[in-house]
Amino acid sequence: MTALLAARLVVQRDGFRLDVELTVGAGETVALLGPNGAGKTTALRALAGLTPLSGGFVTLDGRDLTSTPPERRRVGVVFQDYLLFPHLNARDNVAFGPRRQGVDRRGAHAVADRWLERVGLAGYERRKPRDLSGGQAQRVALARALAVDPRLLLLDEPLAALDARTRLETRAELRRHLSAHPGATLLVTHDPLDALVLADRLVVIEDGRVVQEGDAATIMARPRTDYVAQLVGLNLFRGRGDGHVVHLPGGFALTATDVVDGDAFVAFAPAAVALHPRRPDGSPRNTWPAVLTDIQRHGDNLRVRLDGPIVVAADITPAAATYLDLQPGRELWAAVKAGETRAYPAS
Ligand SMILES: Nc1ncnc2c1ncn2[C@@H]1O[C@H](COP(=O)(O)OP(=O)(O)OP(=O)(O)O)[C@@H](O)[C@H]1O
Repeated sequence: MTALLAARLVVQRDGFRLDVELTVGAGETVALLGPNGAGKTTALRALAGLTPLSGGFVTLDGRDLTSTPPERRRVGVVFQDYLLFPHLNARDNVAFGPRRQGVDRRGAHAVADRWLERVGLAGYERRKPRDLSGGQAQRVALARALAVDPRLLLLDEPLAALDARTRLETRAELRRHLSAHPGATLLVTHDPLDALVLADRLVVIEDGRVVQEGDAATIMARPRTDYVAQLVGLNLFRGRGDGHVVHLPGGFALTATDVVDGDAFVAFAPAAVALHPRRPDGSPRNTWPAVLTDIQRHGDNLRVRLDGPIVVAADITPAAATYLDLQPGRELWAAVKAGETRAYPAS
């Protein structure tokens, strides 16, 4: 795919430096993920022209936009908190971009009404933002961003302000709009589900740098940082591979069915950890004494945290929790089958 957007974004601030390269193809949606303060919003604002670059460049459709002002970038933005103009009705909010691009009032209203209809809000043209629900306001914000016919659509946590149910519906709707959008889309999100449902490719940034990128399946199978591992819900360790065994810094070792030599990651899902009241018989590999430190609800199951030679998360059923008499401080044995751990090169 030829890149519609190609950028290197360098933003230098006191105590923080963003330096990331991004490419997004026509029709492609890329999710930018990362922990708080990683620089996601800064990257998005730099692409929109709202935050000046200290270095690097932005090209869209082969044109250098680095010194083009925001209103001349053909970029549509949906901010985290919608930022609709409170004093304008839905139609005028959506018509704002086309008006600024020089379309006359009547023409801009026609564009606005068409977009409001497309996002399912025909009949809401005269409503003010305060008379819209969160989900409706989000749709107006999306219509407003798309009404400028953007080559680049930027979405900053577009579903964050919605309650769980509205979020589910709006996510599905947004997916339809994104797949119909011929331009490039960059989506900033904290939520791995948004990324999985909405994006073709993920770029993970931490502390202003790209730490991992690729399709969701690859990233989920082979996380490379603690943040990514937590995002995909895996226990992740780094050590030295020696055949099937990965030796961890504290002296503990994990056995996998994969073979890896040298600097290596080893990962397993919380659901792969089995807990026993006593040392289990049979295979001594991947078995260790552990102390339970925390219990949280996790969907229908419980997620527990275990201290020991390695700190891990384990998922167990409520029935097993009762049987094992789980409470903080409880001493147990943990086990993971070699077949359920994955080992892969770290460098
Ligand atoms: N206007 C600003 N002036 C100075 N520093 C800022 C400004 N905005 C953000 N920062 C700092 O820049 C860094 C990156 O912030 P940014 O908002 O881009 O992160 P983020 O990944 O979007 O975080 P979050 O997920 O919390 O929104 C942080 O250290 C933040 O404190």
